[in-house]
Amino acid sequence: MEKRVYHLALKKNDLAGARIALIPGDPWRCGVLASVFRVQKELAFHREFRSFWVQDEGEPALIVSSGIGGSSLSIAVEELAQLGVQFFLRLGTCGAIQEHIAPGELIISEGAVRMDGASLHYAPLAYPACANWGMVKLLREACLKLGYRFHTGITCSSATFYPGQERYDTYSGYVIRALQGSLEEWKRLGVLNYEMETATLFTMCRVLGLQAGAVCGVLVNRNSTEEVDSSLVEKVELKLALVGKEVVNALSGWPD
Ligand SMILES: O=P(O)(O)O[C@H]1O[C@H](CO)[C@@H](O)[C@H]1O
Ligand SMILES: O=c1cc[nH]c(=O)[nH]1
Repeated sequence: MEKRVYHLALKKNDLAGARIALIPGDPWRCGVLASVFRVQKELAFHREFRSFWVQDEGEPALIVSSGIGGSSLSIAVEELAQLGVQFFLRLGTCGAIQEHIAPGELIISEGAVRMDGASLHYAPLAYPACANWGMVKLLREACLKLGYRFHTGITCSSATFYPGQERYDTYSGYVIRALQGSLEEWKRLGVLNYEMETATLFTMCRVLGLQAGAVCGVLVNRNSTEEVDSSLVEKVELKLALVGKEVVNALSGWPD
């Protein structure tokens, strides 16, 4: 019997030639992303990793949730790469830290600040976390075609949602001194947003010879509030789904 990878519970035959994976954090989002494709089939749901096989006009693709955080994402990417996936596109949510970025808009990451932790197991901190430039170009073209407002730049990936993103609205209300003022500093340095997985994805894909991109929908502007606006989730997930489908169709036929 064909072997299944341990965490995703997928086997090579399940991919039926798919080389591209769309990677949301949330397993629920997999169903939303799959729903915009012409053909969709749920393959597995093991721990935080839910998988669909989808196809539209071009090559087939997988949709696989990463769960929250770089360590969980690294497992999904490792196991998908073992099965033959070459292109990884994170479709996530985030908090904006620049004043001019509005909730509901999209942020395409060109690179990421490596506060994720997990990427240190792939390369020393001095190594940059960069997107594949071709994937950035396809993401920008998809957003322009769909008429979505978007921003392109540097993302800060934090190992934690609360202290690493300098949230005080927590149980203790305390953020350690090393992180106090960090939001203001990233803002001064032109960083656009906080989320939790992109730096791991970019670093490990670069090191392993895989191609990676990331786009996130904004759920909060941190200059106004620490609280995420969950009423925006549905709206940004639909945008992410349509952008993901455009990129999958455009990637068809690309060399590995
Ligand atoms: O919506 P997803 O893709 O999970 O992304 C963001 O949301 C989670 C935190 O709420 C983290 O995973 C963060 O990166
Ligand atoms: O502020 C936010 C919103 C979503 N995801 C994050 O990691 N941070």
